Amino acid sequence: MSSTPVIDVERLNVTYGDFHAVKDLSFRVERGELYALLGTNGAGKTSTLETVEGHRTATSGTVRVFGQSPRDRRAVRPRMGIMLQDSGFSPDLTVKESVRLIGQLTQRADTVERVLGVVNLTRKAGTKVSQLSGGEKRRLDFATAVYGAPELIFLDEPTTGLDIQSRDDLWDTVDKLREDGSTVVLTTHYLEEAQQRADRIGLMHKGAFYREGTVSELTQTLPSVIRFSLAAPAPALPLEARRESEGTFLIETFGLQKDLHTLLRWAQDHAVELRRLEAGPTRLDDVFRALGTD
Ligand SMILES: Nc1ncnc2c1ncn2[C@@H]1O[C@H](COP(=O)(O)OP(=O)(O)OP(=O)(O)O)[C@@H](O)[C@H]1O
Repeated sequence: MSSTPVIDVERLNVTYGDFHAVKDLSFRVERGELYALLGTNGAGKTSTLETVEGHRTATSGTVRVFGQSPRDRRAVRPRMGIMLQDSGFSPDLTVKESVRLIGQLTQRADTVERVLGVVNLTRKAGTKVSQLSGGEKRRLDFATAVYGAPELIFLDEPTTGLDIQSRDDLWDTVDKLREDGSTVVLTTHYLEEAQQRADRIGLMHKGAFYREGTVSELTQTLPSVIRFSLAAPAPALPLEARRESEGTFLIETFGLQKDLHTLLRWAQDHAVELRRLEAGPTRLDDVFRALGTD
């Protein structure tokens, strides 16, 4: 049974004066998916998301959220929770007052106490926003996304500034929301996070998708990598390798097993110690690095 995608973007263009920030971008996010929108600085992620969230009008193209225009705020807005990079809560309000305000603004059914518990700020309920630590403020930002367990959640750099425990807690909460059917759109500069969590990734560069698909679709068109460093001067390497930094070498290969075998035999034959040896599929970090040298 096919259903309307939660987000359906067709040939979106966003321009600022004569600067073309988003170029003919098309993508869909299906119900229950975690979709990560990633990209280099200035790629057009924020411009795209602001349009999908209804904060910006497309220069051209169609954007549908739950089959409706996101500019129809009354219909769409109550169904989406948005965690911004900074929600801009008034510094004089307490945490509890801020969460109550979220409830009034979103008009979703929930209780302040439950949301405080979910974002682990119950003990800070009476504290003023101005007195929260960076990580606590981030958890309060998260409350805007989870209040009333909305069907669609936008997380903009959600874990920046969070310690590991808070990070794990945030992802546990997101997992629970997804189990209950929420759809999640994530932007992050922590590529590992996207690689581990996303069902699909849109990788933007200069206003368009450089790649779009599942993590394995994204990486399988790229060579595998072997990385190592040499403890001491060694004879000529048996394979073509690129020097990365401080004696670290990188070999790109479409024949990982064979080339790894060649390298290990060479090391054994010449009594060479390969330090910090790593071999495996290309990681998203490598894809980004390649974009940087475009
Ligand atoms: N209001 C604006 N007026 C003019 N140019 C803008 C405006 N907003 C964004 N831009 C430009 O459009 C391009 C895309 O910006 P956008 O913020 O969408 O990128 P981004 O992918 O979110 O970048 P980052 O990862 O650096 O936050 C950038 O070159 C930016 O300078």
